[in-house]
Amino acid sequence: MTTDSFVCERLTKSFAHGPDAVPAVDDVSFTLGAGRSFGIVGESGAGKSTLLKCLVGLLPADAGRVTYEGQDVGRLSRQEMRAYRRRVQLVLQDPYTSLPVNATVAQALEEPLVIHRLGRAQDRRARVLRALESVSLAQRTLDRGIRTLSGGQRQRVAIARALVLDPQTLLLDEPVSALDVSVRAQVLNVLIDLQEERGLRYVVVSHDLNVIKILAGEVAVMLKGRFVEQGSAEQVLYSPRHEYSQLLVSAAPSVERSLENRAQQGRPVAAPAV
Ligand SMILES: Nc1ncnc2c1ncn2[C@@H]1O[C@H](COP(=O)(O)OP(=O)(O)OP(=O)(O)O)[C@@H](O)[C@H]1O
Repeated sequence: MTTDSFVCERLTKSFAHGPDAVPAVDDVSFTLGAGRSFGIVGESGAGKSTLLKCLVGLLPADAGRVTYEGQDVGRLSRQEMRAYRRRVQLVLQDPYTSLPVNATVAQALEEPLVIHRLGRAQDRRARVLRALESVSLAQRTLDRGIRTLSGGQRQRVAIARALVLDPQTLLLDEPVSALDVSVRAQVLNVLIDLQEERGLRYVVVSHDLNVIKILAGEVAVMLKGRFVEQGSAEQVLYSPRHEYSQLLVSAAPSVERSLENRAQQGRPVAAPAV
């Protein structure tokens, strides 16, 4: 393990207790280096969102440990936790509920900087513009109300809202599942470009194997709180060993095609991000 790793060791989290209670997250471990991507796939209720919340410090774990670049996240002071939450940003799946709907794009992007007391007005403007540019949205979008944006634009604003704090790691919870198929590729393209440009580390949660394959180099399959299989995306998605992973892969026949697309084009599809 190196000091620039994001490490989750034997993490367990339960909501219910008693003899029949199944932990939402059960003895889960992974190590993720800087600039790498880890995908977690599993059906609804597998424990994926709970795991992300534990990773970002929104939920305390019952057992196990999360270490970020050598620091034990469970032992951070309040001030250190604020700094950690700048470096590790959670992007939620539904841009319709994760953004302040009555705000303009400019207000929504400036808010995290105000909350974290970062920069003066001019610096904030520069950071907001940089974040907006990173998600391929035009400057004129700043004055628009969040309500007036399409789903794809909202999700790009949600990503920009995370980027404005200059994070090193994004935890992406179903980053495109709330979007129409036609705009999914735009948002996935933005995420691929961002990783190349900024060297971001991603933990991506999805029930969609195509999304995982496009974004993640390493993959875990989650079932009832446990990682039942873990390995390179290539191995897990092409040669799954666990019965449940085999079931997931066989139920997603389009995975292969999407892999070919990326191999040929470097992009999930050729749609430009506008
Ligand atoms: N705040 C909570 N209180 C009680 N139980 C919870 C809470 N949050 C999640 N759970 C339970 O923990 C389990 C895992 O839920 P979680 O939302 O993490 O799964 P998921 O894989 O992210 O599913 P989805 O894709 O539907 O969001 C489920 O049984 C869920 O009902």
